[in-house]
Amino acid sequence: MKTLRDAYAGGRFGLSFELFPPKSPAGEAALFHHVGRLVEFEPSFITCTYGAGGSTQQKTLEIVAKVRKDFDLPVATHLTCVGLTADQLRDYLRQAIEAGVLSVVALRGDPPKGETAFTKTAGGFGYANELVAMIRGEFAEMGIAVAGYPEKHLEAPDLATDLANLKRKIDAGADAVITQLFYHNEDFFRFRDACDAAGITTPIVPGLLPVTNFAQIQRITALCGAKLPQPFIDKLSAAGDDDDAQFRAGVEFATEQTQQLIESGVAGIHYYVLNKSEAASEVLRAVTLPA
Ligand SMILES: NC(=O)C1=CN([C@@H]2O[C@H](COP(=O)(O)OP(=O)(O)OC[C@H]3O[C@@H](n4cnc5c(N)ncnc54)[C@H](O)[C@@H]3O)[C@@H](O)[C@H]2O)C=CC1
Ligand SMILES: Nc1nc(=O)c2c([nH]1)NC[C@@H]1CN(c3ccc(C(=O)N[C@@H](CCC(=O)O)C(=O)O)cc3)CN21
Repeated sequence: MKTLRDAYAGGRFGLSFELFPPKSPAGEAALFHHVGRLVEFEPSFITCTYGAGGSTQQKTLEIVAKVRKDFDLPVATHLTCVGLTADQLRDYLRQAIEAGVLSVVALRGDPPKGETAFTKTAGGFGYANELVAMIRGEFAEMGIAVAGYPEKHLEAPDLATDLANLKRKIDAGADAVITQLFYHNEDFFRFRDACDAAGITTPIVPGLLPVTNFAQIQRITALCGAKLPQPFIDKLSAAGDDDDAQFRAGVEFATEQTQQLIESGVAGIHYYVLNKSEAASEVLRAVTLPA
């Protein structure tokens, strides 16, 4: 397997994990420890996010290059349009290929810290579909995933507009859609049906974030707009400051969510593991993955 395109080829189930660039040497050591654990589940590929404004771009590349080399796994670098010109994006892609990083999660990107709106860099791109078109045109062999929003992107006026924009990313040459995290499978099923109706035929891969801590997931969902089901909120808040009870509630929820998605025939699952392995490992031991 060379790129993330192959992860889902021929009816294979594509399991993937997403990391973020660690901020300290201790964080980096912990990350590689946890990746060592996750590799036991034989993922198809591992990705690493890319900080706003390209602040982490060298770290992102370093992490994925090392995961590829140490674990002999295909990897994808996230790449955003924030703060970079098209030529700087091209330079980054050349470096990635040189390091054996042959897949990209192509995103517009969040506004940099302290800013509330995305602003297009002069000589850069305003939307992910433009980035996808450049990659497909000039780095044709790379695997490309794009983001999909079962609950719509926060900035999109409605689901239909957001879907039309997803279609632009697919038409520009994306190989797969990885969704934003969500906790209502019905939202995913509705989104998948809408993709179908729009003529999107690439794999639509659910992105799941197993909750391990109530305060942390409240921060994350506030940023991305995902809704937690009320019974799950109740369970997490009933756990109070019992960290283990919060973890158990999160693993139980993610296990049921995963099992139902597998039974519905998804092409793969992408876990936002947040540089940890315990929760995803428990979930993956509890479910039955397709062959
Ligand atoms: N793991 C990660 O790093 C993830 C990050 N994200 C973040 O989500 C945000 C959005 O990224 P993308 O979905 O890649 O951006 P995008 O460029 O596809 O979409 C951004 C917004 O613009 C709209 N839009 C897209 N194309 C358009 C066009 N041609 N004309 C008019 N409107 C258009 C979309 O509906 C959406 O509201 C970023 O902040 C990204 O970093 C999202 C998912 C995962
Ligand atoms: N809009 C958006 N932007 C993203 O960057 C993003 C999404 N959505 N959706 C899915 C994942 C989730 N992502 C996340 C979520 C949480 C952390 C996080 O907890 N970061 C800690 C790091 C602390 C540390 O270094 O230990 C933080 O405090 O920022 C990181 C990436 C990145 N992704």
